[in-house]
Parts: sequence; structure tokens; C-alpha cells
Amino acid sequence: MPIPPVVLTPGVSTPAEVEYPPPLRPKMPSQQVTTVPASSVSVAPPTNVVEAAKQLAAWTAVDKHVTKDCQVIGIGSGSTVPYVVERIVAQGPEVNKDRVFIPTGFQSKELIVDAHLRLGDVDQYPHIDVTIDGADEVDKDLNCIKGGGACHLREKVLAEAADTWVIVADYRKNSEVLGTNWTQGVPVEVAPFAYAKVLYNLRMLGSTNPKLRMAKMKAGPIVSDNGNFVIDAPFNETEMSDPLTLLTRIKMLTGVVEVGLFCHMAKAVYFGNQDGSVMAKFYDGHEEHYDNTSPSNEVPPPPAAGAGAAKAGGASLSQTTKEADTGVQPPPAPALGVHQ
Ligand SMILES: O=C[C@H](O)[C@H](O)[C@H](O)COP(=O)(O)O
Repeated sequence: MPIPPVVLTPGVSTPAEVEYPPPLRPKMPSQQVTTVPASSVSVAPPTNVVEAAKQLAAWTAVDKHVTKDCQVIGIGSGSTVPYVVERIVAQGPEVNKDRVFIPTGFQSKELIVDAHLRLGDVDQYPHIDVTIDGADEVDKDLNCIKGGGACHLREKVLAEAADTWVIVADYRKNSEVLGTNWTQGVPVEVAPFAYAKVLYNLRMLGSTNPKLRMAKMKAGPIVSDNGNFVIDAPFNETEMSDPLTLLTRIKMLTGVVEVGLFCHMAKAVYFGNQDGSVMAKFYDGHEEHYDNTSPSNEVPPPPAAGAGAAKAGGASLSQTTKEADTGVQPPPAPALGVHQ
């Protein structure tokens, strides 16, 4: 039955006068977007050594790589990335007001929006200054397994689009060979209708028991932000020792959308350690260590609890820091002296 045309009777409300319920997130005038204090970022304080290590890594990486001239910034996914956003917000509204932030998925989009940072997308900004992301495991050559949260397609797009791609992780992710600690397999995003064929292909490639990743609170498989399925494909140590070859083989399988092996992409990886230090490994093979042994780097204690970054755990970590290299003035960070 055709929909009848709307007939407007004089004196009766026009559609424009109808009151609609408010949007879920009130639209903020642009000047407000830039003046929300850092303390509004709701990152729970680190409650254990692993969380503290993630925060240390994230803060240090932001201090080193999110410089004043970074205008387009990619935000990765996972449990380490909220600390990245926290530290960026702590750089202050003045520096953030002209920046745009590109998410790698639903989670990071929410982080950006909730922090009142400006959201963009990679189709508007195909050239990114710096992307900071987490990883499930990193090998000695800075190759990574990613996709534990099924975000690796968008993550790889934002990694490739970035001049600088930086990884932040805790000490458990640091391995000689991929697959040592992350044993559930290489995440492989597949077009749903092709999953059974790709499972078969992966077995032929030598994967030991590849599995379709199932949802926890939903019957059936997990569905990525792109509407695809994810297979976790374990391979033996020999295959994992040459991740670029393995990546190429898996990527060639028709039906595969993206593979959670990121080879030769990272410029630097920051590992937060149990002892409160941070180790950074760089693509050229050199390493840097940040700890609290350099008195020349001491700065005043952080603001009182509840204010800014201290609220998010800064006060419980090291209280001395090296002045950030970013040209912006964040609050005291956990990363300290540099030993090469
Ligand atoms: O798909 C998810 C991403 O690749 C994450 O960056 C990765 O799983 C690491 O997450 P987390 O920092 O929680 O260990």
C-alpha cells in the first residue's frame, strides 16, 4: 500500500515543531570540544603490575611520538590503548584542539568520543602522522601478532597509512618468536561464506587445529566490526619464525580479508616492565631503557589525586620523569632516564 502524503493543516504542528528525544550524546559546540579537562577521561587506575606496565608503555610512547606537529593521529584497539588516549588528553586542550583522531574500530571510536577529541575516519584522512596501537605478541624483529580483539583489518590500514606506527604493550608480549606466549593462533579475518574453505586451506598450509572464533555471550561466531568472521590458526615454531612468508601464504587464500601478522611495520615498540621501567625497541635494532635512576630528570610530584593523569594512576607510579620530547607539556610521566 503506498504511503499517503503528509497533509499539513494550519495550526497543527509541522514536523519541525515535533519534539524529538535528545540524542544519546548531546552535540557539543566546537569550542567545548577543546576545553574538556583531562580528568574527564575515565580510565580506571591500574590495579596490578600488568596494568601499570601497560600504562607506563603507553605514556612513554605518547611522550616520545605524539609531538606537537602530529595533527592526524591513529588510535589502536585493546586494553593498553585507553592509557594512550589518557596521555594524549593530558597534553591539554590547546594542543588537541586542532588534531583529528582516527579509530581502528568501535572501541577506539568510543574512546575518542568519550574523551571529547575530534573524530575522523581514514577515508577522510588517508595519511596519518602517527598511529599508536597494542599487540598480542611482538618478536625480536618487531613483527607482531594482532587481532586478539578482531580489529586487525582496520589496525593494519591505520598502520600502513601512518608515517610512524608505534606499539605499546606490557612485558608479557615480548618474545623471540611469535606464537611463544600467544598460543591461540594467528587471527585471520574471513568473509563469512568462505570460512569453511579457509579453515580447510589453513590446515593444508600446516595450521594445527585452526578454529572459528566463537562469541562468549552470543550463540555463534564473533563478528568483526567489518561484518566478517575470525579464524584463529596456530602454526608451529618453524612457520612462526618466518612470519612474512606465512603472512603472504595466508593472505593469498581467497576469502581471507586480513591476517593478524604485522611484519616490518613498527617503528618502535614500548614494553612496560614489572619493575616500573620501560624498554623501547626500534626498527633499526637499537634499544632504549627508561627508568627512575636519573636524578637530573626529576620533576615536581604530580597533581593531587583526582586531578588529571594522577586520577588515572600516575600518582601510584614513579614520580620522576624526563621532560617530554613532544614539545607539549603533559603532567609528570612514569618514563624516566634514557640508557641506550
Ligand atoms: O584486535 C585487537 C588488537 O590487535 C589489540 O591491539 C591486541 O589484541 C592487543 O590488545 P591488548 O592491549 O588488550 O593486549
